[in-house]
Amino acid sequence: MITVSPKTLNDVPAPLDLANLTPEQTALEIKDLNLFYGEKQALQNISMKIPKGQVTAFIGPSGCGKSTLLRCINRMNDLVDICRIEGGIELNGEDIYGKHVDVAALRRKVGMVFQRPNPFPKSIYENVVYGLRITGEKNRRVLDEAVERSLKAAALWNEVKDRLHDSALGLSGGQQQRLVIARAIAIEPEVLLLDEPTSALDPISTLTIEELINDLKKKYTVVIVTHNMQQAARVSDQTAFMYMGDLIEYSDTNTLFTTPAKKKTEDYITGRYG
Ligand SMILES: Nc1ncnc2c1ncn2[C@@H]1O[C@H](COP(=O)(O)OP(=O)(O)OP(=O)(O)O)[C@@H](O)[C@H]1O
Repeated sequence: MITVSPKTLNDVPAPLDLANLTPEQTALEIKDLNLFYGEKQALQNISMKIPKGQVTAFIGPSGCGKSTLLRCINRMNDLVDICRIEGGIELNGEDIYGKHVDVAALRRKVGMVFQRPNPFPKSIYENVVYGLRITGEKNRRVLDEAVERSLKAAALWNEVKDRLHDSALGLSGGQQQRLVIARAIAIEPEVLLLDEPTSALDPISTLTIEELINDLKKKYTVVIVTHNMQQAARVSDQTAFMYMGDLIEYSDTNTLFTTPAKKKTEDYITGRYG
């Protein structure tokens, strides 16, 4: 069996009853979701509730639909012409696929960070305030405060506070990824989607981001896609294992990695396929 280092028992709050979360505990509810790219079905009948203020990981072999499911949560798949969705997703009880939903407003509530750090070719400061400027914020004090708050929350402030007006492109890969996280949280989203946020980073930057994820959940609901099972075990409170577009098993992370209920999950976490 793969050696994961689940948190020590003292760190682990009693697991939530994921099938019976109350509306107050639930950030996202995915309801019988089916997704097609043209003729090909990429997600089948996915139903799950994602709790507020926790970290939920999607794991599974390449091509199983993890990123596709993540992208449904802020409607990024709308940008793919051949993509068709059935079923729904509720954010705090509201259908995000409803007819009158403002997708730009949804994406302000549901921020996203990608695999490769993608800062804009602008200063560190301008990267962080980018979303606020789009919403029309001009007050210098408000912008300055947002920069300090967001960079502190992204554990980057101490490293960049003396060069806020330098180009973001001069930062290391790990710093750029924390900058992108600062940019995402500057507009105070409710949910943060992280799509393999450390796969392009070295081990030390990866560790910094993992510690950061642990802090972020105090304020945000975090959903992370990761290829790395040890990472899922380290950072997440619950884990969803997917296989060929199906949600095979979804439970608290310690249970999923130590006593999985399904044979497919066990085979995957023991490295029988991947
Ligand atoms: N834009 C697209 N157009 C057509 N098919 C797509 C598109 N994006 C993904 N797919 C297909 O949907 C399936 C799920 O892909 P997805 O990227 O969600 O998987 P994944 O589990 O995130 O994989 P990986 O870990 O390799 O990133 C795959 O068969 C993929 O080829």
